[in-house]
Amino acid sequence: MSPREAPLLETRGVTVRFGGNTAVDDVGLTVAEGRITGLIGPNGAGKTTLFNTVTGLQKPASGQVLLDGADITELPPAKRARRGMARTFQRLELFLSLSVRDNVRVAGDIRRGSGRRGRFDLEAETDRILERTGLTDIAGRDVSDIPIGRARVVEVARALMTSPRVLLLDEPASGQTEQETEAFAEMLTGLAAEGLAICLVEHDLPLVMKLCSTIHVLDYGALIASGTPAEIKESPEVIAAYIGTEEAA
Ligand SMILES: Nc1ncnc2c1ncn2[C@@H]1O[C@H](COP(=O)(O)OP(=O)(O)OP(=O)(O)O)[C@@H](O)[C@H]1O
Repeated sequence: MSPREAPLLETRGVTVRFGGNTAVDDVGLTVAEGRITGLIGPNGAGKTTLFNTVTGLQKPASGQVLLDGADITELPPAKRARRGMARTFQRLELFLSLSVRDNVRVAGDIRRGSGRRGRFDLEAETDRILERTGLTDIAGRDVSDIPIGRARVVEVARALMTSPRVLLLDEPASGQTEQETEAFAEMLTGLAAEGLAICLVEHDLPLVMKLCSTIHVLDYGALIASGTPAEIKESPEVIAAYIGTEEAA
């Protein structure tokens, strides 16, 4: 599927303040269908706050969030989810006492409520998503009993169960082994090739450089650069922002 001209997800002039602290400062960025878009920046740059604003958990002081051209700034998270927005969390938000399969299966309710894909077979779809994400072998195990790297994949599987058009991933590779990250990267590339718009917040910069066609860089809440991996690597603003941080490559 070839990406369309217009971005599927867009923020325009989004500003978020916590008291006197401007966590996100007038940020306008786009996320395209069929692509993996990176959102990077040093600790505290505002990445998670921007995700929270895009998904409706955080109200902006000003600015708009658009999904497929429609202004969704005032919509609550559940309505955004029904319109095709899904995310994962930096701190995993899974049901620890449920099996991997049940964690994925319960997300089917959002899709049932959306009416976007009509009727579907919940059990068969759960199996398909487990297979697609390589979780079939541990489907029956409790989430509390699996390594964190696999639990991150369960979060993605759960998000996929809602049949999203945009998937926002907050540090999904954190806690993964090298082998798990490799498989994860392959899965994300495949999902984007099927048309999904993916926005990736990740501190593993080589992974971001490898996967993303466009990267947006935040520093102290402001967007300091947007471009291809090659452009971002060369950007003096980006290099300066990362100097002195533990992520400096
Ligand atoms: N609920 C909150 N109340 C007050 N300040 C907050 C809140 N959430 C975030 N902040 C502040 O907003 C700024 C941006 O934080 P945010 O977590 O969005 O950054 P980040 O880029 O995701 O960081 P990290 O890479 O460490 O996860 C920081 O200064 C943080 O302390």
